[in-house]
Amino acid sequence: MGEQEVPTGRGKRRLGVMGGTFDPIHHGHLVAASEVAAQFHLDEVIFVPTGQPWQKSHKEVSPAEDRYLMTVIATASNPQFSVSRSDIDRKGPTYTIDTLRDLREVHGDADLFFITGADALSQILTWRDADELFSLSHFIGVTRPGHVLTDDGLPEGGVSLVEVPALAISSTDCRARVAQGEPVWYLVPDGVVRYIDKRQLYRGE
Ligand SMILES: Nc1ncnc2c1ncn2[C@@H]1O[C@H](COP(=O)(O)OP(=O)(O)OP(=O)(O)O)[C@@H](O)[C@H]1O
Ligand SMILES: O=C(O)c1ccc[n+]([C@@H]2O[C@H](COP(=O)([O-])O)[C@@H](O)[C@H]2O)c1
Repeated sequence: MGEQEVPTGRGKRRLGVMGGTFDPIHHGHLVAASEVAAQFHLDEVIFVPTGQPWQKSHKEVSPAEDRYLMTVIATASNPQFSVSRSDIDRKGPTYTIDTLRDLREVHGDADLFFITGADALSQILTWRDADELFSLSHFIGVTRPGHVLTDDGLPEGGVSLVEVPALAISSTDCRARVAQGEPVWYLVPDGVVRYIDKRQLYRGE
């Protein structure tokens, strides 16, 4: 495992931020967060489920409370992981610029590290106020099977690229498996399997 150095204030808390729709949260998300936390010596990783993911507005997304609860269940056993309601409690479309401003307000002068998979990183210039994002947080792009990880076109020094254990899991595939009556055991945490079953999520897709 590599050790990563990025310039940061001495003694400041180092907070990872893992934003996602988490419909459902799966082991690809959890492994990425855990690996980045270790490589960047993070004190905590805050998972932030989206409220209204505007770039997924053409897709049906499960209710925010279900996605929030699955994220809480999936992260509960790790003392370094927590979950923020910031994006689901804010009205309107979810923009990361607002997420980072909210977190900055709550966590004062902590150093923020926003974690994205290779696919999300490649879209970052389409996000709202993309230029300003890099002044609020350092970005960490992680490898994801089937996607090319690159920081081409992104501000120099604003992004670190990190190799994480390859897990070819996507929420889309998990939803399709449930809809077809196939198992999602070991793709998502056990408690999330139970929650999907209890709430009958993804059955009609
Ligand atoms: N298997 C994975 N490995 C590494 N990063 C991942 C993986 N799956 C998702 N991510 C990253 O986690 C973040 C949140 O992803 P998201 O909740 O949209 O999951 P998803 O599996 O991509 O969902 P969907 O299939 O519905 O688009 C994004 O930055 C995404 O790139
Ligand atoms: O800020 C934006 O405009 C923006 C556009 C698309 C995605 N994002 C963020 O990227 C993260 C991953 O999003 P998604 O849609 O791949 O689950 C999540 O935190 C989103 O809020 C942010």
